[in-house]
Amino acid sequence: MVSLRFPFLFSQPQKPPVTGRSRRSFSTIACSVAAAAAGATVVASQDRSNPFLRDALNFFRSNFNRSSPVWGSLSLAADPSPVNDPKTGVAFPSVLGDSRRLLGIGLRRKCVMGLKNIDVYAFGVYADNGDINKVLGEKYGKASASEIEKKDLIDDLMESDICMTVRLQIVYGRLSIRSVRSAFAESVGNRLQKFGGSDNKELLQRFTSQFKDEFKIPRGSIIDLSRERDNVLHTTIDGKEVGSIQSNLLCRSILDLYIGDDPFDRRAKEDIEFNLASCIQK
Ligand SMILES: CCCCCCCCCCCC(=O)O
Repeated sequence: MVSLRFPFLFSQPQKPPVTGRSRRSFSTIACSVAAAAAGATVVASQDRSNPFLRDALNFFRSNFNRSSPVWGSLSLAADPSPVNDPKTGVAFPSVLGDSRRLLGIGLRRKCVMGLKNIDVYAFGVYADNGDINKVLGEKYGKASASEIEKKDLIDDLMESDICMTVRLQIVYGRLSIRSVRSAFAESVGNRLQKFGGSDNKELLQRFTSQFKDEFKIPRGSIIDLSRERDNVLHTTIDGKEVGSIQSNLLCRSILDLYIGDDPFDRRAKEDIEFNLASCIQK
């Protein structure tokens, strides 16, 4: 049975929002400690904005989690309930389709007009369980999770023919499809240049032009960016087809935003590394 760590709340019955920093932090700690004490499937969370809680969690992480996920762990096989991002309240299914398992979630924040950071979307990174075990199991199957070199593991995940989905759930309420196009043009354009040099305008244009004006992106919209077999990038918005493009460079560039060297949410990447290393079948 596989045990995964998610430093955030698993879906709970909806409670009225708790106001005030300390109350929220206290309930978060209490929730984690109570669950750990009970020895049950553990519910862990992280309040990124609270330094005390962050330090406490880091302490636990560095002393326990790295080698043995004694808390904040979950068997997906035993509990397929969705995973909630505590900051945005967004829920992610723990399995997409039949076999893509959730490896971690994160938050994309963006600075607007050089002034303030807004939460634009929460994201979840999924990878096909069968592919993970087939491709990564061969190479890393004999090593324990703590022995696996995480950088190699992530590079292999990005480079191999492993089906993956990055799910974006929009939390910002005033997003136009135009701003989606230009945000992709900037971030993906940057990565295309990083991996493929300057001559990739046509590829970028093909990708961004898929986001046609007819698509509306209200809060709650879901954009799925899926790498299918043979590096076909398949995009949907709220389940509707947006387009497919076969390009290793494009797939790599998209994945790099979330799990590359300079990811949007570093903490999410660490969780993904950890969970991936833990779920490779021995
Ligand atoms: C006002 C900010 C607008 C940002 C829109 C982002 C929408 C999706 C873009 C995905 C790629 C990225 O996060 O850069």
